[in-house]
Amino acid sequence: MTTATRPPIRLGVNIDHVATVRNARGGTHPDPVAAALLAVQAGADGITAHLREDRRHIRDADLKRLRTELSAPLNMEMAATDEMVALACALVPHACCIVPERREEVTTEGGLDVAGQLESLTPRVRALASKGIRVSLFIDPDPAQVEASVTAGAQVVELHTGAYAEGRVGELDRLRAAATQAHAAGLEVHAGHGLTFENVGPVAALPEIRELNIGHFLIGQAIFDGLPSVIEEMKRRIHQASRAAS
Ligand SMILES: CC(=O)[C@@H](O)[C@H](O)COP(=O)(O)O
Ligand SMILES: NCC(=O)COP(=O)(O)O
Repeated sequence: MTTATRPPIRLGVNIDHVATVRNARGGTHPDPVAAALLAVQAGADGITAHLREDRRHIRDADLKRLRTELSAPLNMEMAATDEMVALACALVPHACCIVPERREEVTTEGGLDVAGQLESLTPRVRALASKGIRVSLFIDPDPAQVEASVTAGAQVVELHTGAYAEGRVGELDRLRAAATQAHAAGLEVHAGHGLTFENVGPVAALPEIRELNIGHFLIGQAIFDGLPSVIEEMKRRIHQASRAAS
């Protein structure tokens, strides 16, 4: 893809961990919705919020407020359960990203096993899409999972960058191959998890990437630099890497 054909990569800011801090004291501060509005003012192209089944950070009421107060696209991350599909169909966010979830995990440890759950996932993808929701599947950069995502009827795949962020050898090559395969199959390609100022460049340089979703690092770094400043710096780094690679 050349500079002429490549649109700027969108930055989705994940605000889950504003809610983590709020929930630590059981009150209302800091407010994740206020953080989302500030993030958009600072240049975020969208907001991502993960409604975990155990509600450990984002809560149902946060999503409802985001849906009404936010002008930017809302990407709801959720597990592939009947409860979550019903909630999403009632809320109708711009996009839903289906992620794997385990109660005991500290964070999302791997991608969704789309190939192994095609029978149960496909009707859920269809139910969300029938409401006009853009459906994304959060997968490992694995050829079988990309292929299954097409079969499941997803419009988007988000490639899990956690193993890359941990420095696992060969992961950038796997991301590159999966992005190429997904794009060639007609899927829009997103990526995220564990991305930071230091490691975002090579992922942003992959020509098929259209959106990066970043949360934990941005919210943590905002303690030192302020949320607007970290969002501006992250966008600068993403666009610099993407331009340099075009
Ligand atoms: C799916 C994903 O990568 C994010 O939603 C991330 O998981 C949010 O943070 P936690 O994993 O800590 O809930
Ligand atoms: N889907 C990935 C995401 O939303 C953010 O992950 P992280 O930056 O909080 O690790």
